Amino acid sequence: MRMVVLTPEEMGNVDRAAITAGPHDGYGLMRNAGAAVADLILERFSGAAGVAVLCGPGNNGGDGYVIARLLAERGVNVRLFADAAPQEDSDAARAREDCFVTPEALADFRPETGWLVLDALYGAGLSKPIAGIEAELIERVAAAGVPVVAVDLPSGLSGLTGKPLGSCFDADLTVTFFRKKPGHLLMPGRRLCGELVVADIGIAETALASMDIALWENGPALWRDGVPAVEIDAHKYVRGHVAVVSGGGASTGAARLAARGAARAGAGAVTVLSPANALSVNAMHLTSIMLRKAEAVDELIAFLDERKPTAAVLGPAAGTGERTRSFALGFLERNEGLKGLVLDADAITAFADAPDTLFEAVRSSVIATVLTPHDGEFARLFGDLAADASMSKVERARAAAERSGAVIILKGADTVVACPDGRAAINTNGSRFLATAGSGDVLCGIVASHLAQGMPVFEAASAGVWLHAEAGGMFGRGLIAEDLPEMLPHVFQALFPDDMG
Ligand SMILES: NC(=O)C1=CN([C@@H]2O[C@H](COP(=O)(O)OP(=O)(O)OC[C@H]3O[C@@H](n4cnc5c(N)ncnc54)[C@H](OP(=O)(O)O)[C@@H]3O)[C@@H](O)[C@H]2O)[C@@H](O)CC1
Ligand SMILES: Nc1ncnc2c1ncn2[C@@H]1O[C@H](COP(=O)(O)OP(=O)(O)O)[C@@H](O)[C@H]1O
Ligand SMILES: [K+]
Repeated sequence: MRMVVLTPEEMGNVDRAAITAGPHDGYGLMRNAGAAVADLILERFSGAAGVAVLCGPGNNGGDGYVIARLLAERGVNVRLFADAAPQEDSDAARAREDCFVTPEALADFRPETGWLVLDALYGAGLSKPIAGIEAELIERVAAAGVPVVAVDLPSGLSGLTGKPLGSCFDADLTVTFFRKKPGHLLMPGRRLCGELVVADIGIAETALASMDIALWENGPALWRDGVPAVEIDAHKYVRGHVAVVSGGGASTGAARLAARGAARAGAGAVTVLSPANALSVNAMHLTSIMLRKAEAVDELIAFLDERKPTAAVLGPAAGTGERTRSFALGFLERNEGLKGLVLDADAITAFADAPDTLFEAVRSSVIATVLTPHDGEFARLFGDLAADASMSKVERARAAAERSGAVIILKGADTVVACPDGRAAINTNGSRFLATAGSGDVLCGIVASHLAQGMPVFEAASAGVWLHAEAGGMFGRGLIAEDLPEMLPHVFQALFPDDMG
């Protein structure tokens, strides 16, 4: 349950419930939070000439007063800068009373070389863009290039969306409490946090028991148990059969990348469905992967009747015309055999003028459907959601999943997987080297492979995204899409060390 992600609002509920349940009152939690940050600073920045603590008016500032006191008690050179005093009788007011370091005006703060800045201006309570002297301080700190440790969130960053509201600190280290928030994981928040540490402040795990958890950081704990075992008496078709639709003669590589990804991810059989004019080029490049002609939808139906694939990929370089639209609807009308369908790239764009046609077909289909748009493709199907700057990437993906009836993999450096039932996962193991042509095609194949093997759709999508990212990260610089399927055995070996032989 460590990978549960809480919105700032949910975290507020957890704080209140924890205070009611005891043993720590609000000030007790604040002291624990401050102690966790102070310990980390002593551990990581022992060589700093001093620490400049910037405190805001709320509880984030309260944490700052605790940290300033603890560091000063330990002999660290501390200067404290704060303007507005906390509200009377608040936990933050108590923390300020207990802090013997005399506050100076924020306007008097100048970053000093060798010093660390502790940002305790705003955290979960950020309600408007940071302006005035505080915005100036943020600029001064950025210009000076001094290290910044942020309490809970870099001030200015929305804990919900991961987007800055106006000026925002760019931290080297952010210490948050109990659980991560979406703003720590979504871009650009993930970058602005620097290293993220989650500190235990004495809130019991049971605080989560009564909550309706719907958001996680993607990782094996979320889906590992759902990855199908390969039984001792397995044969290739019980391991799933994936069909991948190829484009025309000059656009065949994308389908082969998806097919290779599907095969390496464990499907027992993979077939490329090719138009007539691409048969010979596909034949020249396929070995263990099968090939079949499927020029028009009647040939697709004949193939589905005869060969009964369990999942399919449609879209990578498939073309945005009638063939792709009719294939998508042809797949979705199946009511036996086929369990999963991944629609990507051209299969998304092909419905740009008629998204409701696609959504109605998905919603009335028994097949688990996954859409894998990058931001540009997302905007073609969900223009209003893409244009709504107030929504977080998680909220956008969830709304799109609910509207379309499909699981949405909204790709990028912070890929979000969202299910129509509201479950969502944010992926964080992505590698920048995945930004290479064809890498999304391999992802489609990996996801389809898990669907073909009978994995539930949210888990299949989340597993596919994580495995794909892990493969990219393990390869590193020099990666091209062709390398991704070939890295999967190494990723699996690390994940399932008992699966050798
Ligand atoms: N027990 C707990 O709950 C624990 C909480 N903990 C800590 O508490 C933090 C949350 O504290 P918080 O709720 O007091 O919010 P915080 O971020 O300090 O700001 C609120 C104040 O700032 C003001 N304000 C906001 N934006 C502004 C702006 N741009 N410019 C100017 N003013 C602005 C806002 O004004 P208002 O919106 O009311 O107008 C209000 O006065 C959390 O991040 C963690 O660090 C830990 O100690 C662990 C236990
Ligand atoms: N900077 C990045 N960090 C992590 N993952 C990335 C990054 N850039 C791209 N990716 C991943 O690489 C893949 C690219 O897919 P896509 O945009 O469809 O490219 P293509 O169409 O060329 O295959 C997606 O899975 C995306 O999440
Ligand atoms: K902060």
